[in-house]
Amino acid sequence: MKLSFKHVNKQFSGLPVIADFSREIEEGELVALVGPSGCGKSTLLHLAAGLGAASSGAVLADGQAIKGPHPERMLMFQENALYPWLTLEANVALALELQKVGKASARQQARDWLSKVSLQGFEAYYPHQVSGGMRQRAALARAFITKPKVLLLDEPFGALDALTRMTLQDSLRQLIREERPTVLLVTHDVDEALFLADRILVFSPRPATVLREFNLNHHEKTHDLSEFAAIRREILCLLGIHAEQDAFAKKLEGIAA
Ligand SMILES: Nc1ncnc2c1ncn2[C@@H]1O[C@H](COP(=O)(O)OP(=O)(O)OP(=O)(O)O)[C@@H](O)[C@H]1O
Repeated sequence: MKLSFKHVNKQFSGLPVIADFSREIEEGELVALVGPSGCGKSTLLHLAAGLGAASSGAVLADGQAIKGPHPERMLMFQENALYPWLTLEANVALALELQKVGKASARQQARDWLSKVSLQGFEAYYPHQVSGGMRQRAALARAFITKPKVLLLDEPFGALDALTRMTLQDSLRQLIREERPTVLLVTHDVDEALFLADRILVFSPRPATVLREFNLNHHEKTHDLSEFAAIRREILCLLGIHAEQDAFAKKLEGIAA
């Protein structure tokens, strides 16, 4: 499914948050949105999800105006939104049951999807009984099980340590290769954007406008992103982060992990 943003402006009580944003997100493309905190990235995702309307301009899915939420456009947040009173299996199956799939079939498909994200054996666990990374794996299974045409990912791995985040990025990339949804990914992690995206849009502070766009269409990326070092440096520079600060932050993150 193709997403089109046409001269989109968004204001909240007169506060301009998005200014004249126009882009096409092609079917099966993964576009990462990177920018300073509060610039309006999540707001863009919400417009694509149909959670609110643009103040002016248009947001279209395959040429049709987006008028509200639809299961074919799936939003996934950083905080896993699993229901604490349901097992992982029931949480994942619920996405199908809400679409009127019979319980037995939904449960079987949920078990298959949990296995795809390496959670076989944990079907009967409750969210609080598994790690944060496992909860996000289950959330990924729940996001993919309905085979959405568009995935809107808002910092999906932002709460995870660096190592867990990388393994989740691998899983996400594998699922995307198999299912081919169109993806908009909001992330603060420039390396995550470089690793996962076909294209990166770097936004200005609010109101969000695109400062630069990077095309990364590349077949086999690994977590060794050294060949993207120049782009990485440029993005960090656009975000006002100096290389030494970034190295220090990475070191701290390594110690924390
Ligand atoms: N429903 C709302 N009502 C009023 N203001 C809002 C609403 N949603 C977002 N805003 C404002 O719009 C601005 C952009 O918010 P948004 O969440 O889109 O930024 P962001 O770039 O995703 O930030 P972050 O990276 O910190 O998550 C902020 O100033 C926020 O307070």
